[in-house]
Amino acid sequence: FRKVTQFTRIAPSQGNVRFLSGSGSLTLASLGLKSEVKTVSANEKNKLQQGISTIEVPKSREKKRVSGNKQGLIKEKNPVDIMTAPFAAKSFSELGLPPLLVERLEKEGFTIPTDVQAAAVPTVLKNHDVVIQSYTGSGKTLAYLLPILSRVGPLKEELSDGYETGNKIDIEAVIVAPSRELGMQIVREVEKLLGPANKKLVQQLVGGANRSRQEDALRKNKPAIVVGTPGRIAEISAAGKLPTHGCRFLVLDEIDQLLAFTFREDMKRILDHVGRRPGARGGESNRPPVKRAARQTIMVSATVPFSVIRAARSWGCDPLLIQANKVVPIGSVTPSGSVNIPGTPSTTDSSSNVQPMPDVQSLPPNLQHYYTITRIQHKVDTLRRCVHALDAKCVIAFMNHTKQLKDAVFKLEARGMNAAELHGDLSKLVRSTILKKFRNGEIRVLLTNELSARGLDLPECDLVVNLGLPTDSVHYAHRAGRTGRLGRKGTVVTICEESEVFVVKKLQKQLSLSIQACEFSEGNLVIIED
Ligand SMILES: Nc1ncnc2c1ncn2[C@@H]1O[C@H](COP(=O)(O)OP(=O)(O)OP(=O)(O)O)[C@@H](O)[C@H]1O
Repeated sequence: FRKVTQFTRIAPSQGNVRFLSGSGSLTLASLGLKSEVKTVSANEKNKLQQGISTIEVPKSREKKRVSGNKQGLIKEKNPVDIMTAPFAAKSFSELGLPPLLVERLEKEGFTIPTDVQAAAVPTVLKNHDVVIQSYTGSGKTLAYLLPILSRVGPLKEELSDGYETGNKIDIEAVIVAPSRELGMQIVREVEKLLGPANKKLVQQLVGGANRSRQEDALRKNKPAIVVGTPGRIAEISAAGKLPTHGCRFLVLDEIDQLLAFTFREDMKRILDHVGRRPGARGGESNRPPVKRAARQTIMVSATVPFSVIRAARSWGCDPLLIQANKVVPIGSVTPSGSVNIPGTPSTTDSSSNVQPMPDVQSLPPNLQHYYTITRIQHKVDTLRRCVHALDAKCVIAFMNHTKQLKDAVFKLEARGMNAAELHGDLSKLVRSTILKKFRNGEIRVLLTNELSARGLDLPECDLVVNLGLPTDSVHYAHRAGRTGRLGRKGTVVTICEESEVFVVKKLQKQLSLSIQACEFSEGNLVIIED
């Protein structure tokens, strides 16, 4: 049977909010939000699907406590506080952010926190080491930037408890990202919030750019926040030109990728030197909460395999796993992704599970997934017909080999479709020019490789196409996540050969998705029903 598709939105079952606590002695309300579950109405459920929450929180909240010694090197860790209610707030000020920061957010058009922001901000403000996991495009960047800017820079809260930031020449926050593009994107986000007058408080340290210029800027501007790629940060740190011993925040964005073997040496250097004095160590998950080195470690990704949980346990101090509607101690997460709740019998009941780590919660709810079968030599032409059929304006197409990109661009351009290639062999300047053109709509199809799969925020992207199959479900999730950002609609089409269909079926199963077979015929997307 064949029928012309009607694009309908798949309604995700998101309103069902659970919360799990990991210890009998935990208190619920001390993160400053309410501790009861509110039933989510249909209207609210719709908004939740948009990534925006409207669930009420009480006006009163516990005052934040941060204490420290004169150098600001030791922070007292609050007892682990776990809430049993959805983390949701109507406004940023309800999350305990300082008024100046809330004002800046409003100026930039950010008025309502997303679920993950509502969950993460109060928790990070309480000094917890955290792993933040939420689907692509759900606003994880602000989820960690806001608590940092509440403590660092001109928008920070005036604390009356005598907390001092210590050695003023020390950098106060280091943010590590696996690619230059993502690093630059984070820098732009920080600059936007700091405002034009304070742009110099953030400094990019990405590879591919002139290192001595970066070192000069560090010396001259004494930034409070640096954002960079592991190699460049480690390089400048090893040269003794990055004063980070007194650093208070270490953010590892796309943490599962930062754990890759290629980054091992650089990450070791960063973890050993950022916010660490000789002799200071992070704690194990079952350590009693005691005074510790100042660095707060924040790890972030849409996909959190168990290797991240293990890393968080060894690098952090009693870390918590934050997901959109729940917070659990990392110590209670098992390799299968389930959560052990002390005092309860172990069960296979799905209600006691945190969703399997890597995949299920990593995709936005409002994506349509399709696959189509074609011969390898017709893939690019199928891509062109797919773009026309869906009338897509801003398309990212992934291929697995850099060499294929140029040829595909040539074929598309020859048929009158604006296209460009983006990959790591291009210079930094060329890459940023291409991205700028893509953002402006001058390029309709961006042909790229895995470089662009992580973290890139191109909100206008309405179609992702896999011309080469992703290696696994994690890669599929990150690629797919370039569209459908923050509640927008998006379509993902995988163009494969007959012999590759089994891989699509496997991805479908692993991700608990429906990936429908389709064809592009006479300018239409035609769904083929199994
Ligand atoms: N509270 C908010 N209100 C409106 N827009 C927001 C809000 N928070 C974030 N955004 C916007 O949503 C988009 C996606 O945010 P962000 O890039 O942080 O997502 P992410 O979860 O980190 O995605 P990925 O996993 O792909 O890295 C950005 O354009 C960002 O500016």
